[in-house]
Amino acid sequence: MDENTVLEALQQHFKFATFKSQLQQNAVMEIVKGENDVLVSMPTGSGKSLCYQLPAVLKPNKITIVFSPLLALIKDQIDHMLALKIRAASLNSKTLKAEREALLMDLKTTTPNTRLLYITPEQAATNTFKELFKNLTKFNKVAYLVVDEAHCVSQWGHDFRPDYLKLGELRNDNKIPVIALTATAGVEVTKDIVNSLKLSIDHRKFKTSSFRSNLYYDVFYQNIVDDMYKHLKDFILECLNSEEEKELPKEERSCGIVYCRTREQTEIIAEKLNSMGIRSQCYHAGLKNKERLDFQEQWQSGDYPVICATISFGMGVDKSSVRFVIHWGIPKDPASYYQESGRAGRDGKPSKCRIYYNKADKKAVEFHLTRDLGKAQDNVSKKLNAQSAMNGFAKIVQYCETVLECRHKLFSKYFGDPPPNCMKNCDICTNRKVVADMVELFHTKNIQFSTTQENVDFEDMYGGGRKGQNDELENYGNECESDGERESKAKKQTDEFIKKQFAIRKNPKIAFIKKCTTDGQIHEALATHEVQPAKNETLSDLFRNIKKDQTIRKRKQDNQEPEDNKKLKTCFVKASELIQMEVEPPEDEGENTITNYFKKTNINKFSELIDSEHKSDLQKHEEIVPENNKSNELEVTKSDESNVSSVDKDVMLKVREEESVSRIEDLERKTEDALRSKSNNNCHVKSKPKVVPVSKPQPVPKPSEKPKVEGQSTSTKDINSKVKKLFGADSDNEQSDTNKYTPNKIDDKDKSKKLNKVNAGVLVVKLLNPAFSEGRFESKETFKSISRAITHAFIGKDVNDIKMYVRNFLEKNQVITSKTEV
Ligand SMILES: Nc1ncnc2c1ncn2[C@@H]1O[C@H](COP(=O)(O)OP(=O)(O)OP(=O)(O)O)[C@@H](O)[C@H]1O
Repeated sequence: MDENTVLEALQQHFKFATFKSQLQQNAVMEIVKGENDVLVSMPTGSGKSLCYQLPAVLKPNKITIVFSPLLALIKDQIDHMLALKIRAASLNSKTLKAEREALLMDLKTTTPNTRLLYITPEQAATNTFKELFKNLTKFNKVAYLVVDEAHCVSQWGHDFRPDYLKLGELRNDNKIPVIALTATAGVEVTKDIVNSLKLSIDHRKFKTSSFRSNLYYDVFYQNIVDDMYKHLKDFILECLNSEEEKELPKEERSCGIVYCRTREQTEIIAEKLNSMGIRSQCYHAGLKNKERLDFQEQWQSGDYPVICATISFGMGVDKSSVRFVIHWGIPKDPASYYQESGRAGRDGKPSKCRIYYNKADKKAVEFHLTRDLGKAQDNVSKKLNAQSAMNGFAKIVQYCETVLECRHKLFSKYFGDPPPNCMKNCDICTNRKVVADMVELFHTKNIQFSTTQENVDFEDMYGGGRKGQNDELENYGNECESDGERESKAKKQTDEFIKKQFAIRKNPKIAFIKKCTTDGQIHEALATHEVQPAKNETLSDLFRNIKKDQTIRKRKQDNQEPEDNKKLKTCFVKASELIQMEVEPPEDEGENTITNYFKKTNINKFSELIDSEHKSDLQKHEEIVPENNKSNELEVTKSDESNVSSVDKDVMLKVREEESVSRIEDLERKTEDALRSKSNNNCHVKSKPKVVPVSKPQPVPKPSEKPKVEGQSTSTKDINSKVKKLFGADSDNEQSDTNKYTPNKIDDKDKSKKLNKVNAGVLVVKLLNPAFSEGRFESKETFKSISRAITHAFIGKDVNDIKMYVRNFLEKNQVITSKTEV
């Protein structure tokens, strides 16, 4: 086929007058010939897709099968093709029945109309596809086999997908040309692609230099500025160029991506930027599908110029006006960094790629990698994987921590390209001296920090630790799994966690909880009472009464108040809390699933309702936690919690979700004690209760009034003594009477959002507690001393100040020892 015919087709079908580059044209012409296998390795945004789409269109009556890693990516491609009136389809679990039947009918005909059939590698391994493929090849109906994102075949790449390895089998007995496309084929990766996909020895290779001359690379160090968020904001504003682009349509204006290592970071940074006036969305795998799509759309349409995301964001995102890609913390390896930062400047205009580096982040990743390597000792392939991850990471650390060579050289080395002519397209080539000074300052500050910190070797300390390679990938928001896979993984984790707990505690209540969580049917379990009777009668009463929830809600709708309304609600809250804590899995992924799950349950809804409508009722109930309910001194009682939650309910909700398993028994005991105590005070669920109207919450007494709440003095004393223990014996002395904790005072404080010592202490403990549960504190003593130090620093300060400080503190210090500075 001559060049003119191909150009005409380019114009006719794709509306492009010319090829985007000579390389694109050469690749297309070679593929159109159909004589050889072809490997196309070109940077992101260079128009690789057209290299197979145009040849596919030029093969009438034949089908091009494209293997692509993500359903979302497939959907994008199909939408794009259909918009161009090129018939494309996919065969997957989400394909509607009628659509599937129509497609299969078309494929059966001798002259199929479908030009492109998109399949994930996992679907390619199914018998249905194998059968279909056999038939298609039998009648010579397949034009090309295209493997998109072919680097996924390689363990040396950053998106390794074992199912990609099986694709090589498809070409066994046929002569169908295989087209492999990738943006990031380093030397090792290229070898793997050729071997795994069984490309012919004389395959043709179309490869551009990895050098992107419009991208400016630099590194900045979080610890050398006082306010790193302000620095971030200033940099973003500089890149966005908003003033000059006022007249442009929103979707064409400059925008950017901030990649974060963890989901939590994406939310924190987005929140910070928003508070500083930069409209930002977050994006990570923990969001619901709809939220993710919405947020991506809002970024794409220019409503939100900044998206703070884990690396799950980006594959298939085709936005040309990305003026910056920031990595908040360290990327995973050079290949990942090249791929992620390469999303900037796809229109060829100058754009910036910056890493905001910090040592704590590096240590956190190192910890995971060292641990994975330790775990993989007996498994050769896992060991290879872990070693390769460590090597890649070491290279990116060197990139960040030294001033050895041009930033672009990292990539050219990795891709086996000759060194590029950077022409001052990185900080080192622009002003080596300034960068050297900055690096020195970074190291000096770190040395200062660590001499006061510890002599602990983190690698030794953590080597061979808890989790595996997958968790590490999770830390980077690995998105290769489908939603379904993720969910089932999360479910498995939850199940395993529950099993473990089961074994540890051999408590009959677990049977109930296990049933609830594994079946996802709390209400059914409650309603049918398929619960092993708890040994403790009070608890079993509790559960028995909970099932009346249905009745309560029904009556509430009918505006009737059941007599025992209040008690049941209280029980309900307790139970929901108990269950929530019991099932909380330690892993990120599981936590999300579980959290979402509970969000869906009426139990949670119900407890929220109570929280908002009957806080005072609840407070009253909480305050009768008996003095003999002595748990570990770090524990903040529910009574504390309910008061803190009046100061900051969101924080409490989150903390509640994150509290450690080790505290569950205390909570249970407390629950039971509280109920027992209620019983002693004529409040037991079995006894005839006083009627408390739902529509009229208890009036809150004025600050000067002594609150007439049963049991309050006990509770207050209890809490004060707990906090005294934690924050020093002088707690009481230092406080004026007006500063002393009382349940009602907290409402006053709430208004000003300023905290006295006791409440500041309670809040600090709550905020630090998840990190304590994760084992990030060297010891309990350290936890206490750090809590004390932070509390002292924040007495009388704003709640939000404490929240922000603790967040930053935890972000900066992955591991907290007695030497960690506050
Ligand atoms: N010949 C051409 N002329 C003009 N634009 C083109 C041409 N070929 C492709 N493009 C456009 O270039 C952009 C990038 O193309 P494409 O998404 O195929 O790149 P890619 O290399 O596959 O990127 P990625 O690796 O991110 O998937 C698209 O908007 C596409 O429409």
